[in-house]
Amino acid sequence: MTMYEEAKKRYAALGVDTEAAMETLAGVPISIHCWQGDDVRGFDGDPAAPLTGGIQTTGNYPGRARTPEELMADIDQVLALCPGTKKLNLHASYAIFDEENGGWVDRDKLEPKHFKKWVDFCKARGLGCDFNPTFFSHPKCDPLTLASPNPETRKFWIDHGKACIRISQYLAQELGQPCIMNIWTGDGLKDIPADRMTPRVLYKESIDAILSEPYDFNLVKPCVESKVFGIGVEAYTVGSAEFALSYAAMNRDKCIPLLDNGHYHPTEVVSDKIPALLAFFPEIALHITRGVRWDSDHVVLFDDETKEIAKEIVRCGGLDGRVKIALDYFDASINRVAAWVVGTRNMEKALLFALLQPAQYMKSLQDNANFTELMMLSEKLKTMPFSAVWERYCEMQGVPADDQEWFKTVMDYEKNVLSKR
Ligand SMILES: C[C@H](O)[C@H](O)[C@@H](O)C(=O)CO
Ligand SMILES: [Mn+2]
Repeated sequence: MTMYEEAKKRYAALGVDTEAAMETLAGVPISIHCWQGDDVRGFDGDPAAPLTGGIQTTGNYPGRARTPEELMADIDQVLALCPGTKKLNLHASYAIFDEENGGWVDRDKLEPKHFKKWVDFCKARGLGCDFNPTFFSHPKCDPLTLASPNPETRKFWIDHGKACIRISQYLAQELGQPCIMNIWTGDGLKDIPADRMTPRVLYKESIDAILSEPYDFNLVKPCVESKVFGIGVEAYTVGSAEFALSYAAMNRDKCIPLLDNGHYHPTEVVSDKIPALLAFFPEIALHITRGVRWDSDHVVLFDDETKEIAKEIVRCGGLDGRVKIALDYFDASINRVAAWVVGTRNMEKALLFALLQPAQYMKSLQDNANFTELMMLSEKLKTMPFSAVWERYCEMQGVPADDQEWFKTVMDYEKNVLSKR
């Protein structure tokens, strides 16, 4: 008997169908963020300009993608090494300008044609594409954007948001899959504000203005992402949790809330927020990351909270499309392709781990107050032969099952391609 057959039998004894779990997982889209490949620099400005908005990449590992072609080649490596259904997640700053489309334009003037090459890339690989307006790392951050007291600044960024709605609609129509368009700004203040209210009212009005741009809510899913604080904006974040959640709740026909698990106080967990929000919202979106002491955007691991988030997505019926899963981390201190692969595979692993649990039976234990058995079973599941199912899943998906095998491919790519950049 193979290791997988043995594992299948042991899971079946708990009432878990490993084949069904793998089939379900294979159809769940995970949105892979393009910004891991180039340290969130994008292609629409000075590549040496600092990253602003309270986010930071640290490290200078060789091999950063410097052009769209390099970034696409790196993404191809990631796609080949990760199982499951993938989507691409682009930021507006990754617009591709060339002679054919008229060259560089500023962010308020972006058009679908600036993303045609990305559409071609996605079509050739059968990918959907999500999108993000880029409200940071730009001379027109004063440093605020949508919440700026300056009407000209706000207009520029509202026009950028509207342009992104049109681009998102184009991506969805071209690729035949909804486009999740996430609105996040780093707007905030370093020190104690004199006025906390006006920036929030302005932010609300600016998002209202962006969402007044016509779009089909079945195709374009605008999100509002909150945050607790960023570097340089420690005292006050305009788009706080209460702000973003209230905005989404009051505009349920137009947008959905997005939770990034790096964006809360360290003892708060997004896993617990998922069922709370699904009790009210038909759809929610997630940014899966790993914050170490702050929103540090470390590579996603197969750790307790990632597993718990996956468990809640599965148990709350989130895999039917109600929960939109995207990755959001950026590490420049290690091989960037490996970072991408580790995090993406770990999200898949966490979902498979969750799908291999006898959820209905565990629920019945809770409902019958049989907490002793529930604890025993939860602990038993931790040492079930999960790796044999994971390896079978990778084989079925045509990607390396053994981590050392994909790692060798990445090291060869580093030697032959990345180290020559
Ligand atoms: C680059 C992303 O838009 C960004 O990471 C945002 O989603 C965020 O999480 C900022 O902390
Ligand atoms: Mn995020």
